[in-house]
Amino acid sequence: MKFVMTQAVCPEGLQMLDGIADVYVADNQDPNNYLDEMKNADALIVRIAKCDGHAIENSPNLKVIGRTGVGYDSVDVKTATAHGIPVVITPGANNRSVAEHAVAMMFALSKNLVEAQTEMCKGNWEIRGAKKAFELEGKNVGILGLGAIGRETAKICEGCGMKIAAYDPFLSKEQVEGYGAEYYENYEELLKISDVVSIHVPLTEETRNMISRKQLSEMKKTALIINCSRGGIINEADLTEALKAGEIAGAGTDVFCNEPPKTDDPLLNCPNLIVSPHSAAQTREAVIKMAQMCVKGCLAVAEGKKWPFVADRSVYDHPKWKDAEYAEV
Ligand SMILES: NC(=O)C1=CN([C@@H]2O[C@H](COP(=O)(O)OP(=O)(O)OC[C@H]3O[C@@H](n4cnc5c(N)ncnc54)[C@H](O)[C@@H]3O)[C@@H](O)[C@H]2O)C=CC1
Ligand SMILES: O=C(O)C(=O)[C@H](O)COP(=O)(O)O
Repeated sequence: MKFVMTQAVCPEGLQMLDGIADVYVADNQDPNNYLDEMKNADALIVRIAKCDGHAIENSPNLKVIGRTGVGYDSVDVKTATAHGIPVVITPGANNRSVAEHAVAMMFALSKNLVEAQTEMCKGNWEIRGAKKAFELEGKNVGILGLGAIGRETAKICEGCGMKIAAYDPFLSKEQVEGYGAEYYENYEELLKISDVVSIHVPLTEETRNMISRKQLSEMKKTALIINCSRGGIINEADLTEALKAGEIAGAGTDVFCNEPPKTDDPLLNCPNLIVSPHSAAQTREAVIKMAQMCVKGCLAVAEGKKWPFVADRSVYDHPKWKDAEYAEV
């Protein structure tokens, strides 16, 4: 068996392929640079790299695509599904890590930690008290997308004494309330009442730019917004304007429309912004869980078994999968 990886998974994941598969790790994430290797590949594992239709169509032996993570917006799932190629994902492998990262951003922003560090190290002790911090306890946190990460974030926020409200059009009022959150049918109304907004929706045609100038201008001036989901869900140019104009009090973002963003990207020069390099899931724990879950699923599919954690289960309607059974998870 041959596995191609756009970037190596962690050693704990690689070890699972010892003696089972040859592994080719591309040193560049551009599909054009590993297309030759795809000619006889059984599996392709991508991290945040793009996997386009061209790469899929030029891989005659390809049986499975693995995505070490949850967001599969970078993979052409439609083309893969049309070819009967499941896209294995790893739901739940990084939910705790990303939720902790989102809450860490809430704490850092509400306590002005980054500014305090930067100014104090420049010798400016007067930063002390220059801008009042605030407590998270008692504040409204509005969660967009109450999936695995949204729910874990809600759980941590609840422990901090925050009031939880959520918008998720794929969940009923009863389900949302069952998770301890106040139900909002309209996300714009949720944004208006939130002291902190935390975004945990996938990037889709519906969610792209769901937070733009209008929504930002209607938020509380004291509000914080955190995006550990995907770049493009908040319109970056509009966020830049809103932060510069003081329309909201601060933002934390782990994700960007273009990754990495250019150093002269105007967003990076905004006041009250904290950033991280798409690293919310890069914890010791999550990278192992993502790699192992992804490799396990890819091996099962490459061996002809159905795997339940795939981006689109309708792939199993393809004639290739007619007589196949599910693998043991
Ligand atoms: N920064 C990072 O390193 C990471 C980012 N992510 C991003 O976080 C996203 C969420 O991950 P999980 O919670 O694990 O996925 P999930 O699939 O468990 O949850 C997503 C939730 O969003 C809801 N949703 C879908 N469309 C929506 C819409 N238009 N409005 C409101 N809610 C909507 C779904 O019903 C679902 O409950 C991923 O799609 C990925 O893009 C995930 C892991 C790591
Ligand atoms: O799970 C997701 O979605 C992510 O964005 C994670 O950051 C995935 O991590 P990588 O495997 O792409 O490093």
